[in-house]
Amino acid sequence: MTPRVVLVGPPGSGKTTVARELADLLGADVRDTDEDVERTHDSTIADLFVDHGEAHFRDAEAAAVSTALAEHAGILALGGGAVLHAGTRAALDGHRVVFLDVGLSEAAKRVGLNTARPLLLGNVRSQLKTLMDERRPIYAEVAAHVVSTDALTPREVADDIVRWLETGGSTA
Ligand SMILES: Nc1ncnc2c1ncn2[C@@H]1O[C@H](COP(=O)(O)OP(=O)(O)O)[C@@H](O)[C@H]1O
Ligand SMILES: O=C(O)C1=C[C@@H](OP(=O)(O)O)[C@@H](O)[C@H](O)C1
Ligand SMILES: [Mg+2]
Repeated sequence: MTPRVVLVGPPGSGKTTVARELADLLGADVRDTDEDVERTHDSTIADLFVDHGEAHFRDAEAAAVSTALAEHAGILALGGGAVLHAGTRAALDGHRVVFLDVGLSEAAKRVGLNTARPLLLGNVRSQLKTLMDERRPIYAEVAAHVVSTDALTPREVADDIVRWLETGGSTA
């Protein structure tokens, strides 16, 4: 089994939201690796970071991605940092990966002061800038299609992905 689409991109790019829209449009199931990690560990991501540290979360996340890639046939949203894991990048090879891109200002607006994202605590804008600068080449490398989401609603982003699928939706 293989997901129809895997969504990657920075926090606030809309992966979780667009995955649901896209799943609705296609009549597919939706899965989000952040939710998988929280369920498996019976903990919020914020608590996992505080109690066990980021490295522990990244290992748990890599395991969740590996499982979801193997058993999920619908739309899969990854957490924004999942692609930092070399094993995950290798595992994404051959999948239909879409990079939801977003500019710094729009991403900062979308995530706001939401405390569910422990990496962004403190100066949200500067944390986001650092991680977006570091990760943009990685998202681009693993993806076969990019959607610039700044001026689009989640539904319009999902529509773009449907059109891409209809025209072939190649793997990276
Ligand atoms: N294209 C969009 N336009 C406006 N707001 C959006 C868009 N995509 C997502 N959002 C909003 O931004 C916030 C973060 O979205 P989310 O799907 O959680 O992003 P991610 O999973 O990539 O971190 C949510 O409040 C969501 O409603
Ligand atoms: O970018 C990151 O490192 C993270 C992004 C979050 O997911 P979203 O990208 O869905 O917000 C979540 O996995 C965790 O807070 C770490
Ligand atoms: Mg998300």
